[in-house]
Amino acid sequence: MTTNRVYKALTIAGSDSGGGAGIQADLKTFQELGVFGMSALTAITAQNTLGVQAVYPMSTEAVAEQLRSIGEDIGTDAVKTGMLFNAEIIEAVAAQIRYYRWPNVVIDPVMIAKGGASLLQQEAVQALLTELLPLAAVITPNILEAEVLTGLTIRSFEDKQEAARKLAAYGAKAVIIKGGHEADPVEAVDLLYDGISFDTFIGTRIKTKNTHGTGCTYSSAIAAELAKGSRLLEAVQTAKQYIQAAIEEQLEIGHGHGPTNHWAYQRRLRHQEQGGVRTV
Ligand SMILES: Nc1ncnc2c1ncn2[C@@H]1O[C@H](COP(=O)(O)OP(=O)(O)O)[C@@H](O)[C@H]1O
Ligand SMILES: Cc1ncc(COP(=O)(O)O)c(N)n1
Repeated sequence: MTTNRVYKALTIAGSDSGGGAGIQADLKTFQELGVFGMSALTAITAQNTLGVQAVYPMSTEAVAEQLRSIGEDIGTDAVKTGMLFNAEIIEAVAAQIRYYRWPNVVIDPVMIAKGGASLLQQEAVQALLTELLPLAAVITPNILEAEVLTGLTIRSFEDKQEAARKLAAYGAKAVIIKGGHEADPVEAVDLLYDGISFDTFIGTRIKTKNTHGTGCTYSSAIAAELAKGSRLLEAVQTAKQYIQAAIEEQLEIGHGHGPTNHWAYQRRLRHQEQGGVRTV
């Protein structure tokens, strides 16, 4: 009997009852990219495509206990963090990642939901910088999150480069400043800094309101690929293709900002294998 190696990824994030963002988006992404998904909940949100109606943070002990359960038995090949809500949870998460020496830590510094609800307390920003960044294989802020984390105002390409350098100085091995919120009507460009050089990942900008969970999906795709052993550059390339397909083949669900489509990426790969000409 042969047993195939199973690659594992863990999301430490909040629950989105509407299924579009948070751990729901993360686990769907892990599944589609062929890794075994695990989760530790940091908060429960009552949420749909219209916004966040309520936030119920977990106790720090409940978060730590979930991580211990995974660490003592199963282990993981990659970790992705999303909504962490407060400084105590951040400290507990950082302590467990250090204790179990988990590899491939992808930090998505989730701060506010697209509807404006706060998913990270302001006083937790410092803990994120000093506790989590030194553990990060990569951190994936959008422009606003990069501004809050660095104190810079980001307008130009050079501003993005400066912000990336500043975040790397906290100890993150790599930084991706995402361009989803920029005004460019043609492209959505993400900037990767690996501590030495810069790379850009360019997607075609899709005119859509259905971008709920894009950041969660993207960072989870990076974590899944790192779990399987990809180098960061390849992992980001695949994640960019995954998110592009997931936004392009948008799902009309709910009355507000609809979710990403997790079936789209594999469907495209199958189409290409069958000789189709469609490319991302
Ligand atoms: N309208 C869009 N068209 C194409 N790609 C997009 C669009 N919006 C976001 N993206 C891409 O989705 C990923 C997540 O980015 P972003 O939406 O900025 O994150 P967040 O959800 O954290 O705000 C990035 O790769 C970004 O370039
Ligand atoms: C529980 C939870 N986590 C994260 C987000 C951010 O979502 P997005 O990926 O759209 O920035 C969210 N709305 N809810």
